[in-house]
Amino acid sequence: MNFFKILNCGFTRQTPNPQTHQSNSKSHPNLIKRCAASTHDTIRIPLELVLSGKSNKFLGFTLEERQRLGIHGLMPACIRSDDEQMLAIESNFFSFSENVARYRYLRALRQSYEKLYFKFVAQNVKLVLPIIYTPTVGVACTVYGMLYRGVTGIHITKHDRGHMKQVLLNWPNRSRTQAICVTDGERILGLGDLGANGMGIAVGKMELYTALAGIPPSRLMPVCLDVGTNNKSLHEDPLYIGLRDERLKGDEYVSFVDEFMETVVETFGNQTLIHFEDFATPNAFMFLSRYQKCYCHFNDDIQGTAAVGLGGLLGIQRITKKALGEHVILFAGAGSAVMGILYLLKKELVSRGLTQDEAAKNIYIYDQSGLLTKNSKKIQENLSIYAKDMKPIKSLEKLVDKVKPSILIGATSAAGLFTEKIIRSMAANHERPGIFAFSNPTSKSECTAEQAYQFSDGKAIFSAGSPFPPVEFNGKRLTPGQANNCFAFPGIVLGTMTVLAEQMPNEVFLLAAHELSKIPTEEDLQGGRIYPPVESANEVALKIGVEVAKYLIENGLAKRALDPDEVHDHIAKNSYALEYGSALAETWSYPKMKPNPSTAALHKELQKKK
Ligand SMILES: O=C([O-])CC(=O)C(=O)O
Ligand SMILES: [Mg+2]
Repeated sequence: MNFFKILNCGFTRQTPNPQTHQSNSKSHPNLIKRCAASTHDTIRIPLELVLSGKSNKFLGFTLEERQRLGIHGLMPACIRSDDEQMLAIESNFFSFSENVARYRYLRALRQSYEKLYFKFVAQNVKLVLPIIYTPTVGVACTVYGMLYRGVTGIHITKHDRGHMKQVLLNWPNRSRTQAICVTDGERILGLGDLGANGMGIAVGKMELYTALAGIPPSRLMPVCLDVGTNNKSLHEDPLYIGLRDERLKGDEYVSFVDEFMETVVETFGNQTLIHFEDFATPNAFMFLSRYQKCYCHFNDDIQGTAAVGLGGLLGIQRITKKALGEHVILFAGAGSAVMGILYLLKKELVSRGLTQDEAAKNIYIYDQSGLLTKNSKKIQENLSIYAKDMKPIKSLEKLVDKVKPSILIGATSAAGLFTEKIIRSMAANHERPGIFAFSNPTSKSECTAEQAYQFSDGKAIFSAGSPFPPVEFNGKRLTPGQANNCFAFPGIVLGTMTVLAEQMPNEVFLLAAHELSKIPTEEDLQGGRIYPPVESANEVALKIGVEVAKYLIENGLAKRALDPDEVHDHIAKNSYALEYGSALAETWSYPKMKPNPSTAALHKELQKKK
């Protein structure tokens, strides 16, 4: 380890003349005086900490910092202001025309200059989210082995049974870990089984915790459970980063995940938030119910998407001025998203006084076998109330003609499922038909924004899981909404972590849906927008975070003693600082971390030698 020693600073020899030193934004008239006052300081700081992602200010180190940290000369004379640093990043970003190349650049940026990275993301949400998150992150996961460039999270393989704790403790921020996003990579967006490449999704989700909800990255741990992959092409890919085995299944798989969950709370405490992401649908549901009330956990694809789905439906209710219970809603698909939305929608309708049967009456479900009817084979128990007493209908087009839905929701990964005929039929029957194409990434969308607007003569209230640009139609600019769980999970997680809750009840997802639906203004609604623009996703996260925290406090689920009125300030005070403080102060905060035993021994040894 290369420890940098700053002894007596040596300013007479090392300090360049501040009058002649090149600085773009700062002058240093007091530099020599200030440094002279600390002539007797003895500071030893490992070079890799100074230049590691967290504290590395790149060309923003002041001359004094360069001197005192012993990095003077390791960088050119120019001292960049924050704006100049952002300009440099933006210029690099735009120098790449391909989205995956931009993704690759941003990964490298995060690894070397974490704070600059998050500042850039937070200042350019609209530009950057489609790269570090959906849809590009999905594409990047398909070639993740090629893009791989070092530690981004913890990989736990099936061979780590019995010593998962040691693996978790290898994480550099182990002493601060408060939340984990875990995937086993079996259902990455609509792209299927990508095995250990799924790590990219866990990383992307947690980056939104920071960029949108201000949660410090040092508290976060992305995890990929490598239980193998059944994707044969990955077994044969020489750049694949995971185990080239078939997936664990059955009891072996479940007990592996059980051991992981137990080890997490044993290592980091009961309040550790565990976010499940992109598990195959049956496993996602199984774990959600298996761990109910045992852990502080949620499934984003079921519950996060449900909050955003219901939020959108409430928005349609605001536009159409027709109660949700009176809308005819057709769901295409029976995966995590559809099941989650159905659950939350029913909860909402029942809370309005409808019986379960009344709530289910206008809801139709269509999957690979066609319309769900009372005669359908193998009806899942929780879907039976939606099974209709009708003749089987295999074609979605025929079904739309028959039941005339006012809202059509797709989460099928079947690109193009919403055909021209379907969209025209909806527009013929309804003034403002609601169309949701939840499937991600863009290549899996059930229809495009252009198709939805064109085929509905501009009437559709269209939203999609992936971002679509606005469309010009008959001289009007129509802007689709992004029906993506990024409008729910950052805020829900923020509220839960703020109060150190040990559970995440379903009510917080319902609450998030209502908060989200209140955000669009009347003007937004007039323009057919039921979701806020993605650039205000951080305001959405804060609003939801505050309400979720208050709910948890008021319902006795908070471990942190916090008054509901203090929530907002507490969040603001603890939010990740995008500004660098003094690099000296920043570096000094490192010793607070529990030292890695091997590093501590090495440090001692070096001290002895001095
Ligand atoms: O990641 C996203 O954009 C939304 C999501 O959870 C999924 O599609 O699985
Ligand atoms: Mg997902």
